[in-house]
Order: sequence, then C-alpha cells, then structure tokens
Amino acid sequence: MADTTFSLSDLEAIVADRLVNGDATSYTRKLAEKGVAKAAQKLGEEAVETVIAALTGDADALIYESADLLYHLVVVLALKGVPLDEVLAELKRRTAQSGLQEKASRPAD
Ligand SMILES: N=c1c2ncn([C@@H]3O[C@H](COP(=O)(O)OP(=O)(O)OP(=O)(O)O)[C@@H](O)[C@H]3O)c2ncn1[C@@H]1O[C@H](COP(=O)(O)O)[C@@H](O)[C@H]1O
Repeated sequence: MADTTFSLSDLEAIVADRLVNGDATSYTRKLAEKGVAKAAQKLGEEAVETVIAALTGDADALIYESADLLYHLVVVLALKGVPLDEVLAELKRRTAQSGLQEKASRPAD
C-alpha cells in the first residue's frame, strides 16, 4: 500500500520554504530564479512526458512522471501566488455537478 501520509499541501510548504530559504543545493530555488515562464515551460514538458508514459510506459513510469508533473505545478502555483487550497476549492465546487454539466456551463472559446 502506498504511503498516503504525504500530501500536496506538504509539498507546497516545502516549496514555499525553498523559495525563501533555498540555497545553491535547491532545484526549486534555481528554477524560481529563471522565472515563471521557465517554470511554466518545465510544467508543459512534464505534462508531455506524463502523456507519453500513459501511452507507452508501465505504471511505475506513469507514477514517476506524474510526480514530476505535480511538483512543477506546485512550483508554478507558488510563483504565481496561487494557494493550492484555491485549486482544491475549485475542484470541490465542481463536485456539485457532473463534468459534462460543468463543461456546458463554461464560456464559449
Ligand atoms: N518533487 C520534487 C521534484 N520532482 C522533480 N524535481 C526536479 O525536477 C527536475 C526535472 O528534471 P529535468 O531533467 O526535466 O530538468 P533538469 O534538466 O534538471 O532542469 P533544466 O536544466 O531543464 O531546468 C529534476 O532536477 C528533478 O530533480 C523535483 N525537485 C524537487 N522536488 C521536491 O521539492 C523539494 C525541495 O527540493 P529542492 O528545492 O531541490 O531542495 C524536494 O525535497 C522534493 O520534495
């Protein structure tokens, strides 16, 4: 059974600490210094790698790439000053209706 005692909120707290206190050993700090555009680019790359793992990899590959993806999402949210709680609140709000109902209520592209 996987260890579920670690949450994205725990990761968010570590990332927030590294953004302020990270030293030269911190990847988070190094990425943040390159700016949000670079962090967002890395997020996109990890998303593509996750898709590839879903299509061609085994479960371990998908888990590994998903972890990279979630980490980079947490970094981008932190750099943009968006608390993870606000994303979770949006997900909670959506539970009031089905995904298809939510899609129909979105503004047209
Ligand atoms: N979960 C992660 C995590 N997942 C992925 N990565 C890093 O993301 C990078 C992605 O790999 P790539 O090969 O695409 O990137 P790269 O070539 O190293 O980077 P670029 O030169 O492309 O910018 C790797 O360096 C990984 O180590 C992570 N780095 C940090 N964390 C967490 O963040 C915490 C703080 O990390 P530091 O900031 O390094 O202390 C760690 O304890 C972890 O909990």
